[in-house]
Amino acid sequence: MNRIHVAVGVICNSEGEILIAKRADHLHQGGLWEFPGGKVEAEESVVDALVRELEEELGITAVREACNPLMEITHDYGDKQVMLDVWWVRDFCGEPEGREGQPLNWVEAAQLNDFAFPEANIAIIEKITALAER
Ligand SMILES: Nc1nc2c([nH]c(=O)n2[C@H]2C[C@H](O)[C@@H](COP(=O)(O)OP(=O)(O)OP(=O)(O)O)O2)c(=O)[nH]1
Ligand SMILES: [Mg+2]
Repeated sequence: MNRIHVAVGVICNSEGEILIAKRADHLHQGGLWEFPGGKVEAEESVVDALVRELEEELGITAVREACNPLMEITHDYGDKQVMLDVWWVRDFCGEPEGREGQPLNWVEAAQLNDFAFPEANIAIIEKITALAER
């Protein structure tokens, strides 16, 4: 099976809010909100991919020491199989901007349920919400 390995960042700011971005309509799972990230390239580590994607998509530099694994999710969309390698990003340099024209939004953990995400994200949001409630 051809499964796509994706590095995904749950980026938190000093207020404890989380950054979400809207996927362009023409993309796979388009029109839905996501945590920024993208495909891990051959010969690339997940953290390298995470740092590169956040630079490309948002113009920020994630602090590597502040990146920690949260969870891995495999999901079959039928047309595409993905493995989301989800990381906390608790510190970064720069101010995020939608470099690919994508709308951005800082939201509290409890607000995540108000946004439409791809199906694979349900487990991520459950986990973030549970951790935030403790
Ligand atoms: N980045 C991201 N991708 C997600 C999430 N949830 C989810 O199912 N996906 C899926 C959608 C896509 O099939 C795949 C990630 O692809 P992507 O479009 O971000 O990849 P990329 O940035 O490398 O884009 P490209 O250069 O190939 O256009 O993972 C999520 O929260 N964030
Ligand atoms: Mg992407």
